[in-house]
Parts: sequence; C-alpha cells; structure tokens
Amino acid sequence: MAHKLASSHPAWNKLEQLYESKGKQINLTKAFNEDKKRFSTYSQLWKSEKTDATILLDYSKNLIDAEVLEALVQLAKEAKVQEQVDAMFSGEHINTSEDRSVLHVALRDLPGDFSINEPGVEEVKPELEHMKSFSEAVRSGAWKGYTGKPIKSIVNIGIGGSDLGPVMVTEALKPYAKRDLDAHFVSNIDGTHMAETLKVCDPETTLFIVASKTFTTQETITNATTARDWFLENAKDKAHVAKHFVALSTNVKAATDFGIAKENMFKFWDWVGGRYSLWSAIGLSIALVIGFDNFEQLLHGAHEMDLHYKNAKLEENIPVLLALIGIW
Ligand SMILES: O=P(O)(O)OC[C@H]1O[C@](O)(CO)[C@@H](O)[C@@H]1O
Repeated sequence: MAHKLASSHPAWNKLEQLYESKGKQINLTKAFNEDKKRFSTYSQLWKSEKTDATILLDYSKNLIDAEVLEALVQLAKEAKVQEQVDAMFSGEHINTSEDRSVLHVALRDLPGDFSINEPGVEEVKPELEHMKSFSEAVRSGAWKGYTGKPIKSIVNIGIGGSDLGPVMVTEALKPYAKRDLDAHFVSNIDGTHMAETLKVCDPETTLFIVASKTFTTQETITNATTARDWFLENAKDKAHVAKHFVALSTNVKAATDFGIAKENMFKFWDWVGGRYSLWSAIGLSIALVIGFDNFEQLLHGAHEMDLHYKNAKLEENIPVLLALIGIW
C-alpha cells in the first residue's frame, strides 16, 4: 500500500485553517466554563469484556473542539487508517523500508481471533510454553547454577527495544515482582554500567539474558562478552555457560557462536519490530520478575486492546484518537 504524507490530504489544509482561525486561541478554562459537558463529550470509558479492568481516556484537556476533532477524524479517513489497520492485521508488508509484516498483534492473540497466516505465527505458543517452563524453573529454584545453587539475580543485556520495554513493564508492575530475585538491566556501552552491576552479583547465582533481535548489536555483544568473561573467571569451565546464559534472538547462528546452548534460546521472528518486542521472547525478564501467569495476563490485556483497535470506529478508537490529538 502506497504511503502519502499526511500534509498532502485536504483535511490537513482544513486543520491548518482551523488552527489559524481559532485553534491557537482555544482557552481551556473558557471552554470548560462554556460547555458543562466538555468532560463527558471528550472522554471515553473502555471496559474489558473479560476482566473488571477499565481505562478512562480523558482528552477533554486538549486544545480541541468539535470542529477540530471532526477534521482530525477526516484526516484519518483520507489517510485510509482503517485500511492500513486491516492490512497490518492481515500480514501485509506495511513495514515498507524492510519489506516486512508488522505482527506484534500475533504475539498476544492467544485465543486465535485474527487467523494470521504468516510463517512463525504457529510457533508463538510453543515459544511461550518454553518461556513458561524456564521462568517457573528459575523462580521455583529448580533451575540450579553451576555449583547447585538457585538463581538470585538476573541481568538482561540489551538495548533499545530489547531493553526499554522490559524495563518499563517490570518497573510498572513491581507490586507483582518476586522480591528475592534481583533484576538488572544493562544497556549502556559505558563499561561502568556492567561493572557496577557485576559488583552486586554472584557468578554462582546469576543468570544473564542476552536480548538482541539481530545478535550483532555492538553495545549488547560487548556487554555480553564482558559478562561471559567475568563468569568464566570464576566458573572456569565453558560448559557452565549453559546454566547461566540464555539468548533471546531471531539469529540462532550468532547466539550459538556466542556459546549459548540451543535449549537456552528463545526465539522470535522478523515481523516483531524492535520497539514492540516486549510481547515476544524479549519479555522473558518480565516473566521471570512477575511470573509467567502475570505475563500471560499482560498478553491477554493487550489482545483486548488490539481487538478494540481493529474493530472500533475511528471516532471511538482510543489509539487512533490519541494519535490524532498528537498530530494536532
Ligand atoms: O535487538 P537488537 O537487534 O540488538 O537491536 C537493539 C535496538 O537497536 C535498534 O535496531 C536501533 O536502535 C532498535 O530498533 C533495536 O531495538
């Protein structure tokens, strides 16, 4: 599907005119005083059909009015947003720069609502099973380090999408965390980040998670090599690496060359873009910290929002409204 600049659509000109004629003067105090229903008009309560979860989207405090909102929705129509959404869910290569599908929605479609026909989608559930058995073994203490002790610290080594998503989710869901399992995230190429982390870790009880879609990212491979050298200084025998290093990657060969055992690899697919990868094997650190059952709940919640995004009309579509207001 050909992409056009948003500014090439007639609704863009309309929005520019609206901004000049009144948009830049919209005053929120005045708007609320003049319209007692402003909050209810420009807010939406989303309710889960599966749980008691709700999300209140309050966009009444943005500098918009009915005419601006109508023009924004018109822009979405002219840009064929709905068609693009459908194209994404059907596996079309909407990532035109890499000529790939964009199917993070397949990672959380556990009920199989979307019938996505793309190689790799059938591997999502077996990979989740792998994450489940591994994370439960580590959390329960059944997974032992090279001297027979259970794991006490995990260190996720990754950068960009292979770091930020898990950092954000483990931070946000801290109340669900296993408190006797310390989680560290090392992303910085500055050696201090890894050096300071290793100071508080014990090689006998630390698990390193090398998270890299490509397994070629300089920062990550440098940090992973530092971690492996530190580990081997203590453990001596390379055979022990299998108990302390796992890889999350699409590049099985590079992870094997690094020395990671096949059974310690958690794979994902080229249709998982870096910045959305927390829903894939990249989320292993999340499952370790909050438990696999909670990780699965996270996937279910995201899937419900995917259903809303796919099916709600543009005027009531929470992600679409947020994106449009972001443009304004
Ligand atoms: O997971 P990888 O391949 O190590 O890449 C890490 C990050 O680097 C980038 O490729 C560029 O910043 C991101 O897209 C990605 O999240």
